[in-house]
Amino acid sequence: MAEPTDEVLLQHAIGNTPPSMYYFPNFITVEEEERILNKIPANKWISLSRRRLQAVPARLTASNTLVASTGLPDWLVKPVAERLDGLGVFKDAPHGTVNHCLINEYLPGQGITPHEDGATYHPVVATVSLGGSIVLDVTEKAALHRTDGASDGRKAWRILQEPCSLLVTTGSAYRDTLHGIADVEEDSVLNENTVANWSLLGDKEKLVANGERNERTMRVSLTYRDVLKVSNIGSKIFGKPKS
Ligand SMILES: O=C(O)CCC(=O)C(=O)O
Ligand SMILES: [Fe+2]
Repeated sequence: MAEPTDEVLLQHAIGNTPPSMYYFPNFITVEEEERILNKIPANKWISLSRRRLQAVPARLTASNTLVASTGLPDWLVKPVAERLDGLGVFKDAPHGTVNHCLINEYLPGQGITPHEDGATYHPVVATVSLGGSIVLDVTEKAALHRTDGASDGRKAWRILQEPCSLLVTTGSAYRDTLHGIADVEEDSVLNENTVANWSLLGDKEKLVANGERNERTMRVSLTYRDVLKVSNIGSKIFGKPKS
């Protein structure tokens, strides 16, 4: 994505975070959410110690190459990938659109260690959340490398991802921060002072009514990206078409 000049994106920019994170509540409808959840193949999960995942259309090779004979299936394209194209989120990506989706599932008490997504991808991630809400912790990367234990003014942000929402991470947020999810049963002290995207939330009343707490339930994330290195099996097997 180029500079965030697009008006629609600007309206969804998360204030006080590193520039270039955007939050869209209700990016898909509850019916669309349900349809996608029902389409996720039950027999393709890869179990990790603290979550399970699926890579579509394929896992990347050891050299971070996407080798696949097909693109993303229809249920991952309609409506989500099409809507991302409509927003122009991946218009500057080498392939002009997304070619990969990592599906993560978290049960209550599960999370993901702080990490960066790195140079395998064009530096834009679009995350659509399904099921329950979850807090994503975003932390300045450089400060994490300090080992002297000093209070170093390291900046951190909490982003609440509601079901049906879209979170777009790009630019310096992609480059200069780590993101992770705590392995807790409940996210607490969620209010306008602690949640970076508070003003953009779809349903803050629910949190207020629940004593500023979010009880974790099963949550699935669809993380769409453009993998930079792609090798097409079809052209390897059949050779390049003449002409
Ligand atoms: O589930 C999420 O929102 C984050 C997943 C993530 O960081 C990843 O797949 O790289
Ligand atoms: Fe990630």
